[in-house]
Amino acid sequence: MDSLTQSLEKLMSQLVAWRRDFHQYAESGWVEFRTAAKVAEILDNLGYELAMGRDVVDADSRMGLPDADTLAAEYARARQQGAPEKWLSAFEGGFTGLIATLKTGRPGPTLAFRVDMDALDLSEALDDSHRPFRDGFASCNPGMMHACGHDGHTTIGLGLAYLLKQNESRLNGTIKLIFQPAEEGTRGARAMVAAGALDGVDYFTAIHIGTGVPAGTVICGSDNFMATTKFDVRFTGVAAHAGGKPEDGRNALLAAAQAALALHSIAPHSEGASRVNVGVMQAGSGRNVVPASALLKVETRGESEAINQYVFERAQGVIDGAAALYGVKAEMRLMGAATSSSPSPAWVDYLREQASQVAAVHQAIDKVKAPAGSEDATLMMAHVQQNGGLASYMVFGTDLSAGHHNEKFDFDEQIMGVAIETLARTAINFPWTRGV
Ligand SMILES: O=C(O)C[C@H](NC(=O)Cc1c[nH]c2ccccc12)C(=O)O
Repeated sequence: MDSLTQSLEKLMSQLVAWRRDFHQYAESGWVEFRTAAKVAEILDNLGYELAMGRDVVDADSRMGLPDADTLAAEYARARQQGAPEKWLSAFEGGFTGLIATLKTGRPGPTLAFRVDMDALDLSEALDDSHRPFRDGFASCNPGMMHACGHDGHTTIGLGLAYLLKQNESRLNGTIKLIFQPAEEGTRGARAMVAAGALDGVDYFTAIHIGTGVPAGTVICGSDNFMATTKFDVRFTGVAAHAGGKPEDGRNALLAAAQAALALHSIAPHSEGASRVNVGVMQAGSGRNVVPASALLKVETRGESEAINQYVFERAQGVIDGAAALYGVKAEMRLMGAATSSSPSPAWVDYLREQASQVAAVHQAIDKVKAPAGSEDATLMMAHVQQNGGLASYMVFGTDLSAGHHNEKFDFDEQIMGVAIETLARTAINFPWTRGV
């Protein structure tokens, strides 16, 4: 057994403890205060140079930020839930990103690895058929759950940090470990790109676990992310007596309901897959009042940027039409966005060679056909590629207890070791003098 595998075996119980801690204190996008502060503490102890908060997250480029009251309440809760005080304040107000840098002092390119830290807006299943509940680490934050594996991703970032530090003498150039907030809703990456976090990165790799890929399979160049636009629509009508003067009212609820149905019936596009989802609809204030307000949370997706744009434009038409039908006002607000991905072939080849060397990996392949979800790491990939760097996105297949975004989602924790070993090899075996 080689030394990396041995180190990982020793590290496994620590990895499981970290993952379960993040899982238990799940925090949604932009409120990952406790998570980020813990990550900072661990990375500082490992000897990394840290940049965090406003230095790596551009305030004005953040999308889909919760309101100020929510940010403050979540911050207070993080403190109560044991976030290390020394690091917490850097993240206050929703600046929950950080970057750990290892400068070897020897010449060579910059390799960056990106993981995400946020949970989903979903309440975890609290019953004995669900392992996190049975074993006492289910989310204690109602309405927030790690149902997409980002608790695992964060832990993979920490495990990678540990192994790379241990093997520092075998590295050259610079290693950057990027811990991103608010991937769900594709809200966070743009703000890190805008803060310059990706500038100067020569080789970029983002990762995900699961996504329906079988255990033993690693995808080294996911090219199937859909371009996406996330937006809220606020309909404003006129409240009126529903019995006495209904004709004075302007019904925002009906406008929202018509819009929801019509959005889901936008014609598909002949050139590729598309999606629409109205994920939230809230409306009205009382039984006998004509509803004067309604909110929709909507997303469009497309296999290409052009297809997403087509669906988004149709969606705008639908919303304006529904508003006109009921004489109400509709305001759209952009809440998130990401593009499709095209991994760099040479980097994919190199990643495939590295993944193939890991014992638990039976199959390292470039890609799978089916369109997947979306990912805002695609914005980081595009930025690196525009500046002449190479970028890719890897998926580490694993057994799941339920699908992503389901309240019984859980994964086989062994996958964290597989991902860490693959990424550590990627850096340690890197041909520093000639590049890839
Ligand atoms: O669009 C988003 O909000 C990002 C979110 N991202 C993921 O879920 C990660 C992901 C990407 N591809 C897959 C495929 C299956 C599960 C999860 C994923 C999504 O697609 O809803």
